[in-house]
Amino acid sequence: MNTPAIRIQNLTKDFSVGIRGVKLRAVDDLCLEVGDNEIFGLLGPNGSGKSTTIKIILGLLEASAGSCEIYGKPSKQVDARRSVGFLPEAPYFYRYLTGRELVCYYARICMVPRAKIDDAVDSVIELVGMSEAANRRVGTYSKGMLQRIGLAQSLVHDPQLVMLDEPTAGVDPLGSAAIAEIVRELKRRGKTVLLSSHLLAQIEGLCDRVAILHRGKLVREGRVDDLVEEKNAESLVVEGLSAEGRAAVEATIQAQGGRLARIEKPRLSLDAYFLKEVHQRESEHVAKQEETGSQKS
Ligand SMILES: Nc1ncnc2c1ncn2[C@@H]1O[C@H](COP(=O)(O)OP(=O)(O)OP(=O)(O)O)[C@@H](O)[C@H]1O
Repeated sequence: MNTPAIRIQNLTKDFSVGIRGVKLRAVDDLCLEVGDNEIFGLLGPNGSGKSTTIKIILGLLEASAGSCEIYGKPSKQVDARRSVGFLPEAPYFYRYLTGRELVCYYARICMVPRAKIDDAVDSVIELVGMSEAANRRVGTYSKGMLQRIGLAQSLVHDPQLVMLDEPTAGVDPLGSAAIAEIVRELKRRGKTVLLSSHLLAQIEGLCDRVAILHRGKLVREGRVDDLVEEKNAESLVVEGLSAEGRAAVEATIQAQGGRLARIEKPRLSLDAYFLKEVHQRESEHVAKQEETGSQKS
């Protein structure tokens, strides 16, 4: 079996808060494994310990107890973290640099060889779809563009493991779908992605496995389909059935010892509906512009 990308064993983190130094347990005896080339979602409500866990993996915080390994090496060792990219929850970027200058700056910090910097920067800027805006100042970027350029900085040294803390927070559904597509592309390129989120609809179709945290403890872990499917039920989606036909189907179900639990209209998620509508309008808009352009010429 491959060495897991991340192995967390009995991880606990206590903070001292207030002037009396009251103990607050942010992560509580957490055990987790993230496999190589997996997209893994760390889910949980605000304050459930997601960011603290990520910061401990990255060596930005020290654990009170337990251990954490990256590809078999203790994550405390700098060497273990060389091939890790990180997008923080609320990244602060120097606003007067252009997107390209910013990514170049991080490439130098991550010790990308001088001769390779230009190619590395161009390639990640293209991957995140920021080529057109790369020469604009970061201070003029929208939230979605900031997240994309943040992704680019986390990928510029071609890390094997990428950790994204709330990558879609504050980004509209179109921007979130674009970020999800970049994450899928990273998986296709053989990378491992750990992302945290409380925006479940946006990452439902993205993660191979998820872990749900609550007050620092692991509540559930597994493949998304295994967690959410109703184990004892199946649904049939039927079109064009008359009232008599439906009565006959119901009678057959009963005769076969089944029970018709509910009848409902299949629904798209609001996210999927929104994307469908916006993409349709967008293609109509582009088609109209092309038509006007060809009429003028
Ligand atoms: N530096 C700190 N000092 C004291 N308490 C902290 C510190 N960092 C986090 N905490 C507390 O630890 C708990 C877990 O916080 P954490 O930021 O890990 O949660 P989270 O799941 O990432 O939340 P969110 O979704 O809001 O980002 C919270 O109660 C938080 O207030």
